Amino acid sequence: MIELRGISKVYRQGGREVSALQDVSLRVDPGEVFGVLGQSGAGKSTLIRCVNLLERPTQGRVRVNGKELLSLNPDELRLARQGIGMIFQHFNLFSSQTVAANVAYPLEVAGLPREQIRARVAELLSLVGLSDKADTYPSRLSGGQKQRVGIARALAPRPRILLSDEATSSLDPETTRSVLALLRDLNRQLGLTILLITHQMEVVKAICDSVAVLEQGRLVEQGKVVELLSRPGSHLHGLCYPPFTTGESAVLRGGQRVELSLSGEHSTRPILSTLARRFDVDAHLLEGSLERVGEARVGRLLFELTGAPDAVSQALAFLREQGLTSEEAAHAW
Ligand SMILES: Nc1ncnc2c1ncn2[C@@H]1O[C@H](COP(=O)(O)OP(=O)(O)OP(=O)(O)O)[C@@H](O)[C@H]1O
Repeated sequence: MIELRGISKVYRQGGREVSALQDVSLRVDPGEVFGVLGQSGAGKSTLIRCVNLLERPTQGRVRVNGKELLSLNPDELRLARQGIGMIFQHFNLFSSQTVAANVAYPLEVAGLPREQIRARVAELLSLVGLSDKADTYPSRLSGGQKQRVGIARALAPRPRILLSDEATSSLDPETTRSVLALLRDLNRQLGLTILLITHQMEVVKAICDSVAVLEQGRLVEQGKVVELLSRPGSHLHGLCYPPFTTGESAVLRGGQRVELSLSGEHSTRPILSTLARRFDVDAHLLEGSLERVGEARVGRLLFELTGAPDAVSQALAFLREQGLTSEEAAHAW
């Protein structure tokens, strides 16, 4: 488990102060994939580096795997860090060493016997699908393969937590998907807790259970990804779903414009045909999307409802009862 309490970080540079984080608190539960989403300069790197104390917070508490990291002495901290792996945007591999030597490095530092290191490296390379690349040098690998080496190296000391610092930001979309799928597999297979930082909503939707949104050094929101995406008005919903582009100029039928957010059971129910059957109204689709987010489906619809005024009112009341729309979301055209 990772718990940050009231973390602030001020950088001092040539007499100038930069406040990178202000009073940030978050909690990552064991076995969770937790994303911190933010634009460039929001403080993401600073935040993730505070978790293993690569960066010391100016204020606040850092509790990881049950230990208050700020009160450990250097030896205790070195030991605690073995329980926290880290992967990086630019992989940070040793270019003059083979893949196997890169993965072996943390085990050599930990003083493991040579035979154990050899066996563990083989196991790790198999875990990330690179058994055939043990003797290859990083320069001969694709970006995705390099990141797999980074992951194998980070997992070598069997950490319970993996920190991912924009690990897929320099990869193409397909490679990003395959690296994220690997991280998801490792999370499930090993019960690995993953804290990642990213500026990409796609990464959050692809693998995160929970998310925190960071803006100018402050957390403006945190919660379950599916819950936040399903709630119009949340920061995450606003970032993920920009306003519909079908404007009032598209109004031709004189009906009622309705916006629906769909998730959970609503995402699988035949809502539009139910409206048509029960209330004798027509629903003319204007815009919409429905996508998988983790195990769930989340989406939204914009449509125009036409029919006798009473029937349209009853249909709207039904949608509201179902928790599907609100007064604000339905505008008379
Ligand atoms: N070592 C440093 N010294 C001074 N200022 C710093 C230092 N590191 C970061 N900053 C400043 O702190 C703020 C947050 O930076 P940080 O790198 O944590 O943001 P970020 O969200 O990771 O951005 P990016 O995605 O561009 O890396 C920025 O204003 C940055 O200029």
